[in-house]
Amino acid sequence: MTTGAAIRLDHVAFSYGEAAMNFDAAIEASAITAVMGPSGSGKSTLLNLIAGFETPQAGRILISGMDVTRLEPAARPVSMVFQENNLFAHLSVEQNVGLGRSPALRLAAEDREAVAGALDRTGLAGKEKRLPRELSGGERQRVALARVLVRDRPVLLLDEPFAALGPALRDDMLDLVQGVHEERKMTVVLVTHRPEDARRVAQRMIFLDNGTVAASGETEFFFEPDGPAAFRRYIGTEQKVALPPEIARKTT
Ligand SMILES: Nc1ncnc2c1ncn2[C@@H]1O[C@H](COP(=O)(O)OP(=O)(O)OP(=O)(O)O)[C@@H](O)[C@H]1O
Repeated sequence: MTTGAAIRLDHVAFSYGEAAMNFDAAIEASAITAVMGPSGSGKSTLLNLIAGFETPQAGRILISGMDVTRLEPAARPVSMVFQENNLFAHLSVEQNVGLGRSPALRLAAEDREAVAGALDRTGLAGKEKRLPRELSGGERQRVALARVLVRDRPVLLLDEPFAALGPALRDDMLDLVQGVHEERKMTVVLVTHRPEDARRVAQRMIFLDNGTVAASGETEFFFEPDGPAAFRRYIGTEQKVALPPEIARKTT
């Protein structure tokens, strides 16, 4: 059974040419942390730095106290699920999940058992032989989740993996993540545009603005009337439409 690892970004500086970013943040072990912020604020970059797909120009990244700043992605105790394109088109569902155990798909009996267990856990039993194109968008993201389950890493990074799904399916997927988190207590970092998703599953939040951490803390604090001003402005101006009509009416 997994347990989570604390993540520390210690004065991490990174830039894509003009877009300079500076992250100083502590992410709690074994919690679900939601990362929110306007488009272009650096959410995906933050996850890519933790995963090792980007390398800081200055500063350090520590996972469980270990300096991973210069480690290859595969050497870090991290798995990541992207918004799309997580799967190999020419491999079946069970092969895509099996890659989580062995990149060469050399699977021992216990690996096959783990794959079957993860497919069962994610509601994909019976679809083992299908190709990704024979699945719905939600099912494809379930396969990506099943693969991270068999990898069983202490840190799970989710970069808006359910953004393309409808509301009911998105809620199902968030429930699945929450259920798996309760069982394994890995450290989950979830990028989302939706405050209601953060509120539903995350104990903690980080709000990014313009390439820096503008606020961080417990999720409930963000939604209190005296919560972080930058976040209040963000949900006030950009997310009003996300409120159910009856609540929106009451507040006007
Ligand atoms: N590969 C790249 N090359 C150049 N600039 C990039 C690249 N990826 C991101 N950027 C820039 O870096 C900044 C942060 O981008 P990032 O994708 O991390 O933001 P984000 O908060 O995830 O945005 P969104 O919510 O739109 O996905 C932006 O100014 C973006 O234009």
